[in-house]
Amino acid sequence: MGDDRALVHGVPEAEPLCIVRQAPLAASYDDQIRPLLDAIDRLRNLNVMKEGIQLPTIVVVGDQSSGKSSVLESLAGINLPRGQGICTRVPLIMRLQHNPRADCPELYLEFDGKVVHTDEDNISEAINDATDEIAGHGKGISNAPLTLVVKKDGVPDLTMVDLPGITRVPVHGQPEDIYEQISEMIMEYIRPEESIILNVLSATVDFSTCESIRMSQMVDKTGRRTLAVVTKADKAPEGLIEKVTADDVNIGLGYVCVRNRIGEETYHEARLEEAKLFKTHPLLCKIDKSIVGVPVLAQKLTQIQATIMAKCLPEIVKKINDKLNVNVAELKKIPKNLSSVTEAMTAFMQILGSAKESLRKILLRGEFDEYPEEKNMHCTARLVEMLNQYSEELQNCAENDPRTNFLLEELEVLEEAKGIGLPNFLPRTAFHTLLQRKVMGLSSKPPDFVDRVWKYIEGVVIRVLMRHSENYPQLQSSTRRAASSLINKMKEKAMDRMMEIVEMEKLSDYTCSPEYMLEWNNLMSQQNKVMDAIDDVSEPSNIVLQGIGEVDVENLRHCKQQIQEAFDLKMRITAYWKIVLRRLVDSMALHLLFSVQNLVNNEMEKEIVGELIEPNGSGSIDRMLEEAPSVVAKRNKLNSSIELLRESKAEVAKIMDRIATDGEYSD
Ligand SMILES: Nc1nc2c(ncn2[C@@H]2O[C@H](COP(=O)(O)OP(=O)(O)OP(=O)(O)O)[C@@H](O)[C@H]2O)c(=O)[nH]1
Repeated sequence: MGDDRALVHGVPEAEPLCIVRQAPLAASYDDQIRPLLDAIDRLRNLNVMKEGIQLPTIVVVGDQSSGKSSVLESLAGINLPRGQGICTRVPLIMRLQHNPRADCPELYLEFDGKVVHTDEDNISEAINDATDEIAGHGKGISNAPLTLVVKKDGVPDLTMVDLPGITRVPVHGQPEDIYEQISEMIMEYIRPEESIILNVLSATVDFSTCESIRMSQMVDKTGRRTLAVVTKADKAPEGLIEKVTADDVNIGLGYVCVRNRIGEETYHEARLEEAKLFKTHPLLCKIDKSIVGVPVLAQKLTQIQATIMAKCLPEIVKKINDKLNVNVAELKKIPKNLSSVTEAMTAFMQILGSAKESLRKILLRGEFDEYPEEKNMHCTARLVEMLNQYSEELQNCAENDPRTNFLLEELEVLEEAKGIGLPNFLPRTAFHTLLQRKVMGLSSKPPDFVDRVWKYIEGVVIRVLMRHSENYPQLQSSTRRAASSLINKMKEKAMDRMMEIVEMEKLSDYTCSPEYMLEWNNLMSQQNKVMDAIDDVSEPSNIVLQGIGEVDVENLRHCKQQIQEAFDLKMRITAYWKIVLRRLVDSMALHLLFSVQNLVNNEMEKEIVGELIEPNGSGSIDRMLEEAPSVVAKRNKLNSSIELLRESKAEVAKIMDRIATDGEYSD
């Protein structure tokens, strides 16, 4: 402990320790990679990830006690909490920065907006205290990250996130769902394509049984962004070389075998022991030197980090700009705070005006650009559908089927209409009785339709009004009330009108349409066919009549009297009924269009203004001056998000300028 030469260059007796800063990129490291890393770290500090912008991150994962913290302390040359059971209970962001000029290492923790300075002797305790503060004193875990900054001579410039170890079995004091909680946290960190997965595997276990392998394979099947560190090489040297060369678990970025600090060794001693182990151990010395030792691991990680950062930066810049533009546009949409009744009135009239225009588009003109995907708001089309359905319902009304009991009803009505008089006059009362019965039979249909169609219109009108007034929630309940009450009135009117029309149809029979006579003549031309079928009992009793369909005359074969009058009556009512049905649909359609126009162009404004502004109204207009908390919250959120994105943009702009002046980053 306290040996700050852990990975230092210029330690003559420990050859592998020099690797980090002797690598090909070392010369330009301070000039190029470091500022990039600083920029990304500053974005991380700004918490740009909360805006959904992922940053390139090395995420350390491993099963419990696989040696994650030991690897990190080997890289950082500091003493992290190590041991049995769960030690890491929060995401620990470790920012290692090489600082050759520092007299003594600088270490501090950042969490919860606080900065806690510490030193190498107390770091372990400080991390445990901060963890307790973030995640509580028990054994539970928390998503809130803890950042540890280590500025020290000789450490590699790396930022890594250490996550809790995965365990299937909760230890004493851990919540039952600890596995789910940890897996969820790990997945959140390793899922983004920008993450490099540093999978810590203990040499003592079969890699294919590791939970951490299973999880990283879920998000990185080919292992393209996974690097494996095999710890405890000293404990299980047998078969290690075969394990790492066979690569049964698809590690795309390769393996590095290490031996971490054991017991009370210093880092310097640990590195010497490690170097000795891989040099002299009969089995371990056979492993290629390019994949053993902590210095090699440090070098690989810095290279990978530089590559991924340079690769991700343009995308990050784009995402920051996109997000910024969206947020600025969103902010513009939020109205400014109103300070006088005149302003409130103007805003209110604007809302009403734009709502009216939207309604005109969807209810009258059939323009759906404001609701392209919402079929329900394509009102002109939906209203036609509803009318067609209404028309079908009228046509298919079972009681009005001319085929059932063919002529029997007419005979019965004629019987009751007989009077003292000449026989060859068709009594008008018979026709009226039949007409009234038919109209009564479908009298429930028009009100049902009116009810249905106005319910639909109510939904549409309220939806539009709510959308246009969403920035003034204080207006919404009275606007909704006014709209509902207006639609109710319109519906009542339509209902009265329709009932009147039904009554008119019941009372009188008239049409100027020549179609009536035409249809009646056509129907009457089939009289002989009917009479023949009735007379000729040897023929089948079922015949097909044009304009009516298949009818059965069996029952008519016994009662031959008045058949001709009954037939005539039936044909008159059939021809006339067509006209009645058409009138019921046409008048409904015209009245509907008339009412909707009236609603949108005149009534709506009157009703809403009455409810919101006039002395006996709800007075909601005054309340427009008090801004709704939800709007304030939305505006504040957008403002802080914009500020964060602008700062982030400035950060990346600085680094992009440098890239432009210095040329490309090398891998
Ligand atoms: N012999 C030997 N022991 C090691 C090595 N690496 C880690 N250990 C030991 O393994 C135990 C677990 O190591 P940690 O670093 O605490 O493991 P971890 O994965 O961080 O643990 P959690 O965060 O609690 O899941 C400790 O006792 C370490 O000393 C190694 O390379 N060799």
